Amino acid sequence: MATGYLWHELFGWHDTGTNTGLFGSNPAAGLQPLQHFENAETKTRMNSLVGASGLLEHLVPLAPRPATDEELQRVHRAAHVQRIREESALPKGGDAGDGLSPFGHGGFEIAALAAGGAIVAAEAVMSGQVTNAYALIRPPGHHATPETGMGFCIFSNLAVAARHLQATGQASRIAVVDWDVHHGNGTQATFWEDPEVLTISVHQDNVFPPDSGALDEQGAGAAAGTAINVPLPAGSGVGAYLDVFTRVVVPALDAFGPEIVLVASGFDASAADPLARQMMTANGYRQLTELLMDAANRLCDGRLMMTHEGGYSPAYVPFCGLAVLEALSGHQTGIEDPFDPIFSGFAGQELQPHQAEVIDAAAALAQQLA
Ligand SMILES: O=C(CCC1CCCC1)NO
Ligand SMILES: [Zn+2]
Repeated sequence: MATGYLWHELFGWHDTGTNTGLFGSNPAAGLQPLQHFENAETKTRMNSLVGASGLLEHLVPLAPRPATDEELQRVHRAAHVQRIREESALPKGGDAGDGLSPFGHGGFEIAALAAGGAIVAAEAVMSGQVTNAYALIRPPGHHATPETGMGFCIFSNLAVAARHLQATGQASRIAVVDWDVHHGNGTQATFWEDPEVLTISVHQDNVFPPDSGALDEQGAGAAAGTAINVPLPAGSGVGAYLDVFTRVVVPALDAFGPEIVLVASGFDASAADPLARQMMTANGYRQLTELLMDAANRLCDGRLMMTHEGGYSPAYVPFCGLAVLEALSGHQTGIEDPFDPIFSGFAGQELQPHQAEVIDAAAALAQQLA
């Protein structure tokens, strides 16, 4: 079993600046310059740990290429692609579309490289070059809709890769599992009416985008039932996530029968993340990965590809990413998560009744797929 790993130094050069931590600098309002939450550090530190741990020697390095306009426009309106290209040519760059998602001069090229990296990783899996793969790409993508970027996302990297597999006849039936703590609205919107693509988002209830990711968002037309949303209550820990994956995600994958499983892998559901309030641990992500690998082994010869999304704790994202890559590759580095004794000891890590109620409802709705 081989695991592909895709990273490029340019992903660390995506410039989100210092006056858009989420609010523009404004001395009169007491807003000091603040490094943007979506900065290079969590990704470069994850890459560093993959190297320093020795795990890198057990992975197959994959090199990204820029996605072409044609490939981007399988998902995005031409006007969106063109606007990003134009603003990227400006000395100070521009914004993906919501005023919260800046990029510097040349940001278009880096965002196109991230989307192209998702394509490269997906093709490496479909071709059998590797069994599974992790694309450590930046900027993230799962909030970007066909019409606009948002939530730190410029292009919908994973959706571009899925559409590429379909357009080139490499796969038609694709499942997307989004465990980023925020709703995968962009991916869901892209495939809202496509019965060949199952999108499952497990997220903290109503954090971002606002009023997005409710249980009753299930797809439309022939695709009714092929969008699944599990809006977990704030404070959900490993027990809740394992219950969702065991009772909702894996059964839905079994019922859908994909040719490949794509994962929008954000680590912002972790107990250390500043932009949400869940309590996941590195070992929790390891177990979710193992559940998805078991399903992929049963359904599609183990074909599983992950694209990096959110995750804003420079201390903890590296350990979450290492745990996922150890599971994907089957190689243990011997490095223990130093935070585990603390985080796994938090009260409420076990499944709670009010969380089980949401999962019961999601499981009942997902039954429609069967
Ligand atoms: O990690 C993210 C970005 C979430 C932020 C976007 C604006 C406020 C919260 N999405 O997955
Ligand atoms: Zn997120």
